Amino acid sequence: MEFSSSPVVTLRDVIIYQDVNTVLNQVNFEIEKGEFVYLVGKTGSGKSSLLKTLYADLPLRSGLAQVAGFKIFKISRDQIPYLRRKIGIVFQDFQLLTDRNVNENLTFVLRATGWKEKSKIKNRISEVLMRVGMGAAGSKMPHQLSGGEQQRIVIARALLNEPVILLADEPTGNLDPDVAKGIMQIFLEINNSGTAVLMATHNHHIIQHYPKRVLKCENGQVLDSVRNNFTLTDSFEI
Ligand SMILES: Nc1ncnc2c1ncn2[C@@H]1O[C@H](COP(=O)(O)OP(=O)(O)OP(=O)(O)O)[C@@H](O)[C@H]1O
Repeated sequence: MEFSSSPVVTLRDVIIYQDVNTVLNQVNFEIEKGEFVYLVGKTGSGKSSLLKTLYADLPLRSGLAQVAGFKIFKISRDQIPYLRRKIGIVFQDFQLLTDRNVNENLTFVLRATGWKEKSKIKNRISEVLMRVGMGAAGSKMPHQLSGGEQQRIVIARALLNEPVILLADEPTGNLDPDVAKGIMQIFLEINNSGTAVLMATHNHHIIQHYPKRVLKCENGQVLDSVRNNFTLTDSFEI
């Protein structure tokens, strides 16, 4: 019981470095199961570095972090794939493989994470595609899809292994406002069904329209709208 109520993310006195430079100092926050949290801050303030630390792309060198039940400090290389099965990643660097269709893109991930049975793979793919409103897109090549449609498939891919948290870096960047709203709706639906979301964004309209807890990277620190009690208008200076 204790396990099920523990936060999905816990950071204690974390310092985030890029090379020899300190990007963020004394980072302390928790994200509870099913929470929705925005991550904001000016360009270069450390949002991506923080997200990359959470999925163990950027090694944690100082402080304690637990993500989806995994201790990130000194996490061993062979544990990282298991951690990443528990977190869905929607990142600019994690685009679709352009030389295969949507079904093949998703099959690739399932096979790489231990799925073997063809019928189960097929069912799971059709479930996640339905969830993002792309039930008919399985045989399409990425280049046959719009930017917003590709982003939906990237979200579907992130959902394949039923993650406890989705980490998203600017998922509505480069999309026009209506398409961005559609993508945001999908994140909200996923969140409503119990998956926590941590979303880095510069999109003021989205934050204004769907107010949630905000973590703000500023001057090498992470401020928390809940703890530091700043207003949403302040956080728009991003
Ligand atoms: N691979 C890297 N090697 C060295 N320094 C880096 C690397 N990636 C980022 N940095 C530096 O770390 C700092 C934080 O960058 P980061 O990408 O985390 O910011 P960000 O808030 O995500 O910015 P943006 O909103 O532009 O995506 C910046 O000073 C950046 O130049």
